[in-house]
Amino acid sequence: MAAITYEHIKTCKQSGARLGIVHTPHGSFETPMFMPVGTLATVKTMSPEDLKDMGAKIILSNTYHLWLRPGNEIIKEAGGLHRFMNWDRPILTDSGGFQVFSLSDMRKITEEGVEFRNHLNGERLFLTPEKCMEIQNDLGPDIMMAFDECPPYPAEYDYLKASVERTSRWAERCLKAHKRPEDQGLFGIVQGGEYEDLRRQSAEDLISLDFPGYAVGGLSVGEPKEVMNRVLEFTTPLLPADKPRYLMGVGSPDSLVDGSIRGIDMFDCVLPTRIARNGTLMTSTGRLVVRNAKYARDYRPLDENCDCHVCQNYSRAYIRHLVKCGETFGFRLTTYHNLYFLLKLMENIRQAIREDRLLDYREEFFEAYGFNKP
Ligand SMILES: CNc1nc2cc3nc(NC)[nH]c3cc2c(=O)[nH]1
Ligand SMILES: [Zn+2]
Repeated sequence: MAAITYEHIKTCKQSGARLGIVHTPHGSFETPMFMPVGTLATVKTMSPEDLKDMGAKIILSNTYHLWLRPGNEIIKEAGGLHRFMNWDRPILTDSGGFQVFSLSDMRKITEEGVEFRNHLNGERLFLTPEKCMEIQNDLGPDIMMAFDECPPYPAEYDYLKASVERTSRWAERCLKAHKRPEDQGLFGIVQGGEYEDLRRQSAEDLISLDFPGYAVGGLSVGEPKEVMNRVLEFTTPLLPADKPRYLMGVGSPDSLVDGSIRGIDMFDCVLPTRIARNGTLMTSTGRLVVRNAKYARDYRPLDENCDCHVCQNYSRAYIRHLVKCGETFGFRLTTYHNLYFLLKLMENIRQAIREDRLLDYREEFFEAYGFNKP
């Protein structure tokens, strides 16, 4: 019995988006779904109880960060990441490749793997597909990601082609090194930049290795949204319809809608939690920067259309006060609301798919949020 299975429920007649369920050893979740990011084995300022209250079904943690601190050996000794952080629902860990490219100032990529400096103390480190699998096998997430190269944007065609071919060879090495396929699903990551032939080559290489799920990588790295949408339009149809599709590092509310329309099932992004910690909120009528003086005597909730615990009990004036004073409780309130907002958006997307009206919903949501404003 495979660790991860995808159950297709229906396809939206209006948009082509799909409604599904992903089954994992730690439970199931409906898709399209957003995964809160818990880099260091915590979704910053949120407890597991907060996450369950808001309806979070699966969270993401970072292999690179946990390898460095506290170390995969300690988490393994503690009984794995679920036990260590007291989260008994599904967990996905990324494979560290992206952090190495985005965090480390020095890196050398060879066939063997990637040599780089520890961003905390500058020591030289070496990450290979085999090491990446060992760490993730120790952490014990339900879904693991293959070790890949996320190329910079933009990148030369020849560089991208060589990178795709190496990422495919690395994916095969990951499969060979995977010790626990019966209780951890390993997803392949499709690369290829904005070139249709390279995306096709990457997808075909990975599909021949028969992964239980596939991610679309190499996006949300600074490219215009039209480029991301175009790449998705010709990439997701290449992927098996009976497996989950995960768009890495996405994203903003409009990208969650547009990615769902283009056949994506799973999303992750640090945006909601990161902007929450500087007092920027996602609301049904657009972004709200609660530090702004105009909210000093504004006793309304952050979002008058939000039914979350924060919007039922606290005012803009109070949250502005806490955020300006740097009170931790203020960041708990802003983080809770932003995550709730995105999880609610995903439920609205799933409901629009059930009613075959996701394109209509897109128009309504974009109009209210202000995405249509020039
Ligand atoms: C773990 N491998 C891997 N992670 C990623 C994380 C990302 N996060 C973003 N935007 C925030 N783009 C990403 C691409 C990749 C990617 O291509 N590969
Ligand atoms: Zn709210």
